[in-house]
Amino acid sequence: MSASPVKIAIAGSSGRMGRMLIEAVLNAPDCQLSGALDQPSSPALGSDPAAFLGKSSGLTITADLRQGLAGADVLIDFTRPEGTLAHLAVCAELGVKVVIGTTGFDAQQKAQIGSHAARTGVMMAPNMSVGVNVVLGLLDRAARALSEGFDIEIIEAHHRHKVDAPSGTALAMGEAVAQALGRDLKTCAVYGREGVTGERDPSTIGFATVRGGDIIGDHTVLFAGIGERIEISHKASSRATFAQGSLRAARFLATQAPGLYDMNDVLGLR
Ligand SMILES: NC(=O)C1=CN([C@@H]2O[C@H](COP(=O)(O)OP(=O)(O)OC[C@H]3O[C@@H](n4cnc5c(N)ncnc54)[C@H](OP(=O)(O)O)[C@@H]3O)[C@@H](O)[C@H]2O)C=CC1
Ligand SMILES: O=C(O)C1=N[C@H](C(=O)O)C[C@H](O)C1
Repeated sequence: MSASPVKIAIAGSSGRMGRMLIEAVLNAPDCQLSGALDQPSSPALGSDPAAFLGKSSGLTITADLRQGLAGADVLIDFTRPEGTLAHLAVCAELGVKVVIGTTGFDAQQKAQIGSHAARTGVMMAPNMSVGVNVVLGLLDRAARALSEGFDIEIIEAHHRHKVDAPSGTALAMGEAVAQALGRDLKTCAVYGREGVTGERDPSTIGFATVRGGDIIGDHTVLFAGIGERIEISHKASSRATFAQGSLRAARFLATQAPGLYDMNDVLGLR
């Protein structure tokens, strides 16, 4: 007998990732779409979340959080930090698990997520692709091997609509490198340069941000030495990779106890 499907609600259902997620859930035989949320101002309220695919799901997009979460095992949330936190508070109360893809949280907001995770399972990752999470492990190895004589710069590029910078992925890459080198990213990060900057301080980790067109998400970590340089890059060519990673996370989370998890837990990379 096959196991019952994981019932998944989607927040930000009319967004770029929201739509990718709805399509992925509808195409996954072991998952079931149980609800779709959007903001009270959304023109999509009351419409079928599958309508953009020319399909019918039997559901309607709602701004009523409790209605949208009814029957859900897991909420997948790719919205904005304030939206995710509001959704998470209700999910913690109802025992609905949450996959968080949203980026741009500050330290205080991350602490709030940690305290909600004491009540329900939360999986949070700034990048749900398998590739980026493998790259984070490669960066740890590279940074340790190149700890002397190499300047480290992180370059990321995204589409014109992205509202946070640097990307959550770039910051996670910076954290991976800083941790490997025993540095504190809060004090060694340099976010962009302008004017007479002076020579580069070798203990810094630099970040550069590009925004334009429809770039889905490119990240490069540059280790620049004398006479050679190494670039470790990841380029996403479809948001489907983030959606598939999110479904893996939802399947994983459905069987977990309360706590805060990341993609290493989902992918068994610890
Ligand atoms: N972890 C990962 O792998 C990835 C993470 N992301 C992150 O996901 C987030 C969303 O990206 P993307 O889909 O491109 O963004 P979009 O702007 O396309 O979609 C965001 C959705 O969230 C809704 N929303 C905005 N603010 C709120 C709020 N306060 N409460 C509830 N809903 C809200 C929007 O509604 P409306 O349109 O009405 O404002 C929209 O439906 C970003 O933080 C991005 O960095 C993106 C891709 C991959
Ligand atoms: O906003 C996006 O689009 C993306 N955001 C994530 C981030 O901030 O790292 C991940 C991905 O690169 C796409």
